[in-house]
Amino acid sequence: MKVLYFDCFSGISGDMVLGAFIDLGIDPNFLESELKKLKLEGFRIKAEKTLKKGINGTRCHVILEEDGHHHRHFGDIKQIIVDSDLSDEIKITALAIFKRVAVAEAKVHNVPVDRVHFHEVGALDSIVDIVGAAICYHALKPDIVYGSKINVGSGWVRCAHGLLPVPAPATAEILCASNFEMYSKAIDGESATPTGVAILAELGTYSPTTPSFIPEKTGYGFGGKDFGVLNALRIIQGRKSQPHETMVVETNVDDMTGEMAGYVLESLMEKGALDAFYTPVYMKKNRPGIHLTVLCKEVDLPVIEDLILRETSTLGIRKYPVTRVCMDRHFKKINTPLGDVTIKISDYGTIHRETPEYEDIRRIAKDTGVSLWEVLEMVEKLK
Ligand SMILES: O=C([S-])c1cc(C(=O)S)c[n+]([C@@H]2O[C@H](COP(=O)(O)O)[C@@H](O)[C@H]2O)c1
Ligand code: NI
Repeated sequence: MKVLYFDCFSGISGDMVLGAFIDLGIDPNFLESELKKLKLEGFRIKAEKTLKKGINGTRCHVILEEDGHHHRHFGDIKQIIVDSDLSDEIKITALAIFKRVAVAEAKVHNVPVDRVHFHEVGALDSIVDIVGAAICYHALKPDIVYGSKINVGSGWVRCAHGLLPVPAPATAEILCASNFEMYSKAIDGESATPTGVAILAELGTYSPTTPSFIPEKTGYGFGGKDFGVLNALRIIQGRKSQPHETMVVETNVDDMTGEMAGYVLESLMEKGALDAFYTPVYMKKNRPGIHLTVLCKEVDLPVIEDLILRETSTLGIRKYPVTRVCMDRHFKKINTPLGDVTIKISDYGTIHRETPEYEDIRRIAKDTGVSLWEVLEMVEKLK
């Protein structure tokens, strides 16, 4: 499983994200050619390989030719992205990131979301940062993105609104809507911006400790300010030691009908659960209930959790990682006088098993009128 870990020891901003992705291996020419699909003039990307505090990394400059007096509202920006020639997946991700900023802005300034205007340099800088981050993310195709706690800096920052406290109100609002931890250490100034935290909140999952994975390469994206400490976003790319961390998600409910419970199981399997089942339980006040257990891949957690909270009557769920011992499985097809049958072959050390797929046996029995047992005996002889 491919992992990206955003290490925000000195915060995160849009251009630091682009710098780190380029330092990780994204071709800046590819990035710029994709960005041209926005059909926007007035900007170019300049990626500069450089050393900061002795560390080799990339500073990504978004060079604006626009005079910065374009005050685009969120509604205008949505239209620019929708009308672009970018792929749908990039559009969806970019719009989701922008939505986070716009919702925060709307709350901070008490204005309707679509009337939010992006005051910084006419938002072209943010458009390039946000769409660029979406392009890089979908180019790398990680299975999961983790983010560390975010060093937001301290003090005050001067921007279009004037002098604002750090973290800026929009940054603080975006963090409130995420579940990322913020902290402030060793930085006098703004190290995390609304665009930077919105990108991570959308792409990543907060990891309170450094996640366990096998690191393979790093990318350093430098910020523009000198805080004394290294001002860089580090993205570490790697792989999970297990092909897929497996999670158990469970809950108890005592006020759902059988039909609703059946619908939930069916939906969980459709959404990629590895297994899902009910166990009858006696709950508080000896009320009969059902215990729902779901086995899923870690990367599918958000979808599974959302489905359980949305479709059951539970008020809370429990989840924990489990390690599984799985047999290696592969399949072969045998053709029999009654039709083709798929054989599932399972191996674990010296253990070896070959079992015909039930659906094939069932189909042959139904089609030919031969009993299930006789079909099974025939297959056993032919395996
Ligand atoms: O871009 C927006 S909406 C924005 C909102 C606010 C508020 O706190 S309100 C502040 N700023 C400041 O502008 C610069 C650039 O931020 P980016 O997110 O565009 O990188 C930064 O100092 C922000 O604090 C922007
Ligand atoms: Ni603002």
